[in-house]
Amino acid sequence: MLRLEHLVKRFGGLTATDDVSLNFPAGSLSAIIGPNGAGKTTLFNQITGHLVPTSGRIRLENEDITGLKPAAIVRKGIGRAFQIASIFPSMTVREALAAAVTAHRRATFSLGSAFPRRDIADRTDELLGLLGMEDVAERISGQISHGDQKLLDVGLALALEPKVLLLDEPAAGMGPEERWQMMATVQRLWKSANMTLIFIEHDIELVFRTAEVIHVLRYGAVLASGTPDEIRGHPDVIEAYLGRETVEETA
Ligand SMILES: Nc1ncnc2c1ncn2[C@@H]1O[C@H](COP(=O)(O)OP(=O)(O)OP(=O)(O)O)[C@@H](O)[C@H]1O
Repeated sequence: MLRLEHLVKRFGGLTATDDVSLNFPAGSLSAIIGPNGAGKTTLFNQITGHLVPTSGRIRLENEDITGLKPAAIVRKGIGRAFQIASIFPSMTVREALAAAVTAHRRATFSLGSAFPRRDIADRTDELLGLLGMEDVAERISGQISHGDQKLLDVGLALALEPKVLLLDEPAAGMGPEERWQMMATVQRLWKSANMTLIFIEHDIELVFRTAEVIHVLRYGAVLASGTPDEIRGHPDVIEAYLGRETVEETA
């Protein structure tokens, strides 16, 4: 589905992405972890076209999308949740989602052709249900909790019906209980939308319990890739990133 081939990104003398080759199969749920500065966000920025790789290729369903502009990459089917719920502070949650659904329908329907209003309302209801946000649907976006704003960000990205969805620390800034809820929702969305999902997350326990496959980055390079069990027991990861105590604690 999505393939990174020998991706390199340099900022002056710093190699932020160091020969990264990764495959994200259709329908998979993958996590990218690594210490601060490991190059996780830089990797996402190249996939979405916000940064152009120094070398290497990015392929979506075998099509080379390296160097395309962000808007073109969104049209190809790669979505990303940005912190944009706050851009619509005076809209209700329902209105914000409906606006995103409308924008997507406009972009995908041929110019000038009508699209049924009913359709938009139905799709908006469906998204509210998937997100579990029915009870805050009529609340003003700018006034809902931080966790709900992050969820709305995910919903706005989902409204574009991406084939691949990228989430950069979806549970950041939340309390422990809310973090688990957020990841449970992410898992549910992934299952129901039949998409390829890739998320960055610092909380190793959340990653172990949520992802099917984990890719560990260090100094811009892939240190290890594997299932949660494989990563838990991977000597290089234990040594370099997790620390023996952490693994024993969480095993
Ligand atoms: N636009 C830029 N110009 C110069 N250096 C950059 C730029 N963006 C990122 N870097 C550097 O590249 C390296 C990787 O940064 P990146 O933000 O991708 O790491 P990260 O793994 O996402 O970190 P964090 O977990 O702290 O978000 C860092 O050393 C960072 O300072």
